[in-house]
Amino acid sequence: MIVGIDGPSGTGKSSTSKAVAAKLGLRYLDTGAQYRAITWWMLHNGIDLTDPAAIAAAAGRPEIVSGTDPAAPAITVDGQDVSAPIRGQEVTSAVSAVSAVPEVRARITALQREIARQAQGGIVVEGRDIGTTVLPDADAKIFLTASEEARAARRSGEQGGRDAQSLAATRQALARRDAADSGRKTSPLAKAGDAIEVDTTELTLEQVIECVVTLIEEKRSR
Ligand SMILES: Nc1ncnc2c1ncn2[C@@H]1O[C@H](COP(=O)(O)OP(=O)(O)O)[C@@H](O)[C@H]1O
Ligand SMILES: Nc1ccn([C@H]2C[C@H](O)[C@@H](COP(=O)(O)OP(=O)(O)O)O2)c(=O)n1
Repeated sequence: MIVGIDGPSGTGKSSTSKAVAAKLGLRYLDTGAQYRAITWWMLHNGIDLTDPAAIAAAAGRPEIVSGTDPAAPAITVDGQDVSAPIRGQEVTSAVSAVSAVPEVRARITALQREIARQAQGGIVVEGRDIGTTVLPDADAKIFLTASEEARAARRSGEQGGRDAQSLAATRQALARRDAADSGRKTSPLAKAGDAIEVDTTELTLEQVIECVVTLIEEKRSR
């Protein structure tokens, strides 16, 4: 059972995918963490992120290893645990530019397909282009959406900034990243034709998990 869950930032992909994988006994892969990890490495190694040719030339250098246990997601770059620094502001602001470079996508996509191929019993893979590009033959494809307002409120809440100013700044940064991810040439953020769309704006996380589990079980029983 291969499940692809795509959608923009703050729609609930990570929380839903982890919970669904744990409930159904599947492995779990956060592909956003891989793009964040390669971005962290580029920043750490002084690669000029305004120069796509420099990013492309360095794309093959870092060794990225992802754990697939939904209860303990792990990611290392050249043996170093980067799960905390990849969530920082510096990486978040740079990740869209790095992940738009075709050589970066080719490298990370190959890694993702290999992890999915090796996953015993199946896997939930979450990202932006899983249903369209990485695993077009996935058994179940889900596309999560939510209003920009709801997504910004969720992200802002996570960062502890619930005042109007930080909410507005979060919303602006989120909209900018969505536009970059949807507008890039190579495998942009998009809903696959055969994906099932779930609008999570008015749903609790538990309701979304329940809905996705039901959709997967329907596919499984066919
Ligand atoms: N349906 C929901 N209702 C309210 N909050 C949610 C919902 N789904 C996720 N969240 C919260 O929103 C934040 C972002 O969720 P996350 O799973 O990281 O989204 P994504 O992976 O799509 O960026 C988290 O703090 C999560 O707990
Ligand atoms: N399959 C993917 C996953 C993520 N990316 C890129 C684009 C996203 O802005 C960044 C970060 O993704 P991530 O899922 O960690 O972002 P959020 O936590 O949802 O804000 O990586 C991608 O290009 N393709």
